[in-house]
Amino acid sequence: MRVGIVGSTGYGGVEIYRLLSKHKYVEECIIYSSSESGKLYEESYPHLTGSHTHLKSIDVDQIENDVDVLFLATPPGVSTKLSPQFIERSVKVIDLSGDLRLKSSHTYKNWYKREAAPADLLNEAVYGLCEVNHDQIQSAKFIANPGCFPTATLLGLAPLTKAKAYKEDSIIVDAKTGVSGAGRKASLATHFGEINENLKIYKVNEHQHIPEIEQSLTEWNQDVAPITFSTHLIPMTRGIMSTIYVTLKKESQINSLKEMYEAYYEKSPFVRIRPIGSYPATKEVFGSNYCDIGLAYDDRTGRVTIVSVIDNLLKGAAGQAVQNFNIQNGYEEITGLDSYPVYP
Ligand SMILES: NC(=O)C1=CN([C@@H]2O[C@H](COP(=O)(O)OP(=O)(O)OC[C@H]3O[C@@H](n4cnc5c(N)ncnc54)[C@H](OP(=O)(O)O)[C@@H]3O)[C@@H](O)[C@H]2O)C=CC1
Ligand SMILES: CC(=O)N[C@@H](CCC(=O)OP(=O)(O)O)C(=O)O
Repeated sequence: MRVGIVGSTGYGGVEIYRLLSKHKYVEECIIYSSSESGKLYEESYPHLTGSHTHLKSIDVDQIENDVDVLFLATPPGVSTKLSPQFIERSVKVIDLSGDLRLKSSHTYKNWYKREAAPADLLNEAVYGLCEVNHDQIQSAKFIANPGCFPTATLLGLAPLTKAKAYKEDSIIVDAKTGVSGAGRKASLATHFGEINENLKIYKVNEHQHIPEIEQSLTEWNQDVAPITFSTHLIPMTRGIMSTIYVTLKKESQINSLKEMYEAYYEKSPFVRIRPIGSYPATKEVFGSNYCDIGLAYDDRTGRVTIVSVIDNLLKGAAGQAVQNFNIQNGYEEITGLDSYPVYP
């Protein structure tokens, strides 16, 4: 299998390269750049010294000759223009941006403040939440890799939502992320002096992941109401913690949350459910494709607290993209991803 990465000089792209350049079914991993073509990859990323790979310019005809599967690890708007050019070509596309995730063009325009991709492409794209949409991913040509916060949040909510176990208007999500979520380019919000010893809330009620999360939740239970979702930037490089609160319905009969979640994720190698009383920390999934989930029920308030952690660049981006690639191409789901987190 020959694969290509557009956006390979970014954080998501370089993680895909690290995973796929050692993947046992990948013969060649070709990297493309809109700004650095001709340069040796290791000039941008010295940790890849010895890879001896040159960045190529982005030419759609050339890409079709070069690769079977193309990863787009590019900012919003790029896939909107690039992906339609592959509709009539043999290349499969896995897009890490938000461009193909929302089925409604109108919703995309509202939240991303830019034009959506063509409607036929949005219809065709499969939302690549591997643990839930496994069967559709197997036959997908275009895969919309989920956002980092939606991955942690939706995996945390899926079992209780599908069981219609909580009051549909009770969802509150309080999420935190490390700065690599904002990409490699320097910005005022993420530079050291701004974020060191600091904690900031951002995009309050305006985050582009709100409609993405609601889209899946309402597919699973059409009565789910709009969610309250807050994101915070914290002074660490990688990691997301999504702490989710829902109020159980009076009639819900759940003997054991842990058993319920374990049963739902029985065939999911990357979701680990913690024993009751133990809560996952971001460091416990650092550098891995795991999503770890901790659960608590408070019988004073009737609320469940769900704590879901991932590494935003792996399960939240490149790792899930490779997991999608494995499922899409008939390889064992864990190929190239089967390692414990880096600790400490
Ligand atoms: N960082 C994260 O944790 C996550 C990121 N994502 C999404 O993945 C995508 C990539 O994110 P990330 O790697 O962090 O971002 P970065 O900013 O680190 O990298 C994006 C790369 O895209 C390329 N690029 C920029 N403009 C264009 C253009 N006009 N045409 C083609 N390529 C372009 C650039 O590479 P070059 O100049 O070499 O072409 C750049 O290095 C984004 O859509 C992001 O929202 C999703 C989940 C998590
Ligand atoms: C720290 C930080 O800024 N994180 C980004 C993560 C977005 C992302 O990567 O997802 P999309 O592909 O949906 O844009 C944010 O919260 O917008």
